[in-house]
Amino acid sequence: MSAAAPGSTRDTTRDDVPPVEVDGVSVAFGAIKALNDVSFTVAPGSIHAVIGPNGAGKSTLFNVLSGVYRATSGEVRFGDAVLSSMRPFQIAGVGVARAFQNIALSGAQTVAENLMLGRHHLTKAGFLSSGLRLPRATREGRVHGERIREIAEFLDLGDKLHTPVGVLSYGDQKRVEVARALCIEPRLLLLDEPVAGMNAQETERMAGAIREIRAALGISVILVEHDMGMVMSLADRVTVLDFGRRIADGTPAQVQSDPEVIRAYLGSGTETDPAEAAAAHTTDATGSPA
Ligand SMILES: Nc1ncnc2c1ncn2[C@@H]1O[C@H](COP(=O)(O)OP(=O)(O)OP(=O)(O)O)[C@@H](O)[C@H]1O
Repeated sequence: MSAAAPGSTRDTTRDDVPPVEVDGVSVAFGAIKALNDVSFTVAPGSIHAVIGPNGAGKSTLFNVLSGVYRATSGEVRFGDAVLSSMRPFQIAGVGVARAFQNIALSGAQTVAENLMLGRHHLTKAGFLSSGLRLPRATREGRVHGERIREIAEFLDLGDKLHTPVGVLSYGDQKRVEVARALCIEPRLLLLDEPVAGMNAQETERMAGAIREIRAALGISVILVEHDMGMVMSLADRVTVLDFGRRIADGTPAQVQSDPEVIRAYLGSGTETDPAEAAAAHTTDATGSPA
């Protein structure tokens, strides 16, 4: 697959995907400014990464984007929708889906059952008619069942639809989490550390899935991630936070050579130097350029 021009839209971008505008967002927890006047724009149909050392404010930003935290000041807009003043269910209603960092699936239920839960707000028949298996519910169930199968196959989970999630490998479970987010048919997908805890092979598989999601669905993806090599090979654009402030925003090549970014990462002593990580990631497991 050819790489998109950084920050650009792709031919496949849906025409109903507006930019995400993060505009002067601050979040204070008492005296701690977890986010301090952060602004950036996510171009429609782009993969946009938010990175930064521990405590930089990434999770706080993610929680503002998904309606879990309220911004103390500033605004997040997605077209006409002001995400920063909406509740999580309203945000889902405008087509923004979130996959959680810590897997939030029901382990005893099958992949198909978990995905059906993700589609529940799209079903019109309601609990009562579904329970009574009335014709409308049966017809609706068939349509949703077909779409769930498509989404599962898309994420390489087609043969696991009837497997309880709890017995799947960690990498498979993380892809079920992403599949469930896709089940709301989003225009914007929020991924919270999608490869945290994954081995190299699982990481490569997830990166491939994210590229395919963008290419096939034409939606925007915002990911918060620690794995620098993955970000540098995947993202069109990267916003770097440090101590709640935006210290850089640009293409992967621009941010990885930015002196302030290098200083922030080296100073933290907890993360990989972005330039080193990118260099280490110039070849992937197959030996081809990442
Ligand atoms: N609910 C909270 N109450 C008080 N302080 C908080 C809360 N959430 C985050 N913070 C503080 O805000 C700052 C930013 O934290 P945040 O978790 O957003 O950073 P992060 O970049 O996601 O870090 P990590 O990579 O370690 O997950 C930190 O100083 C953190 O201690």
